[in-house]
Amino acid sequence: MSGVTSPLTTAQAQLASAVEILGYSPGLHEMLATPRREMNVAVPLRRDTGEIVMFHGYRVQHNISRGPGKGGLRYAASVDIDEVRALAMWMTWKCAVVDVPYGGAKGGVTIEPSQYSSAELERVTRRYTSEIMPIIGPERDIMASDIGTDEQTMAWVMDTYSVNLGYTIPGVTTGKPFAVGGSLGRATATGRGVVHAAEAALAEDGVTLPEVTAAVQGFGKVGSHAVRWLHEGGARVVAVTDVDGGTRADGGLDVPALLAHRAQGGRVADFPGGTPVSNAELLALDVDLLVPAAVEGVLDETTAAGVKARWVVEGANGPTTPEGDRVLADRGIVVVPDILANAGGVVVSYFEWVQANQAYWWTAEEIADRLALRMRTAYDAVSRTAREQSLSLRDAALTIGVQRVAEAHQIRGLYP
Ligand SMILES: NC(=O)C1=CN([C@@H]2O[C@H](COP(=O)(O)OP(=O)(O)OC[C@H]3O[C@@H](n4cnc5c(N)ncnc54)[C@H](OP(=O)(O)O)[C@@H]3O)[C@@H](O)[C@H]2O)C=CC1
Ligand SMILES: O=C(O)CCC(=O)C(=O)O
Repeated sequence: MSGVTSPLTTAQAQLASAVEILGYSPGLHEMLATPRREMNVAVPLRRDTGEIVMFHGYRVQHNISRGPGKGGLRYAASVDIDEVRALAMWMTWKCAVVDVPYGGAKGGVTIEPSQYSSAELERVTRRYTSEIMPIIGPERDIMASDIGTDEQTMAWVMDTYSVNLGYTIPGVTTGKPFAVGGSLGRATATGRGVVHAAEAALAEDGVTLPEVTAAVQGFGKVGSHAVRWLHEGGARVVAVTDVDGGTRADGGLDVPALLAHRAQGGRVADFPGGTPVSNAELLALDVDLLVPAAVEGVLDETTAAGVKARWVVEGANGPTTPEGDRVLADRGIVVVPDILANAGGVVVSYFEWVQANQAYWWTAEEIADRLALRMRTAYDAVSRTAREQSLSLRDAALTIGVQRVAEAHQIRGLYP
């Protein structure tokens, strides 16, 4: 069977694998698996028509031992407490792998944002923020955007939090517009980091970006910038999709034209410079590099069997199920895992938080250089661990992340 593994099941299976490799006790395993704090809130909305509708919102702080909770806010119809728990757990390991001083958290509201006006989304965001006020803050839990939210959402969260406390506190969110304390380079950071991770993986086989073809699923905040940086690095991007499917050109898509088409509100599938391709077809294209940068669980036992790429670099969180992982491993396909590959976003979020807290802003060049160094350092540590212990890159990244969190617990005295 395929397509039935939930994100939380995937996250728990990955933790169990790391715990087994590390030889941790059942008690420590349970402690690492259990979220420290969860908040479940009602989010009523008065629609523009006057009608009242109710949404449910969540904020989960999976771990706060290495520092404040950190992680995105998702607006999607799929959001439920278990999805948020999985995403929060992945944030914990991700922050530890790239060694930023945070725990892991995530939030979500079960709402399909495309069905609501901007004014309605602002009211939802402000109400959600007011409800979770007691557990967030620059020293407690710092939000960023995720699927269905953006820079504007982060500005509304920051404003609501600040207005309630009576002064401006830019450090409560990251991924804000630059005009209200955002950082240069945050908008493109996750995609850029994905490409740094891809370059590092290719380099292990003596391959460079100009030698490869690539397909990218998802053309949002992560996928569109991954496409852009792949193109700028010389890779031939031959297919891109969003939720409605996408476009394909075997000779290489005209990426600047595709980005301009999207900026003008066009759907990827309507791009005149390619032929239609479905999401399922994209995953099975004969390319060198596959970047799933949309949603969880797309590479399961069945779809993984059809992958022809030699490298899968995970832009999305949790795109590969444990069954999919096994199939890819058996077929010798290298998977650069999400908690490493897409960590560029949280790395530059960290830079944004540091800048906001110091009220001193860095140049775009400083940010790009520091991001590249963090990604390279993290990749090298994961790759070395994988080689030395004969592990997959996923297990190597997880063991590094989990071990750092367990060490923080141990030093703080939270377990014997
Ligand atoms: N934003 C960030 O900094 C980070 C995000 N991530 C992860 O990256 C992934 C993408 O996030 P982000 O780019 O921010 O989100 P966005 O909402 O900006 O973009 C999501 C993209 O995925 C597409 N999409 C949605 N559902 C599907 C589907 N079922 N099949 C194919 N495509 C789909 C969307 O299409 P359409 O536009 O048509 O709806 C859109 O192109 C998520 O897993 C997120 O958790 C990870 C690290 C950091
Ligand atoms: O930038 C951040 O703080 C977190 C982004 C995020 O949600 C993620 O990495 O999944």
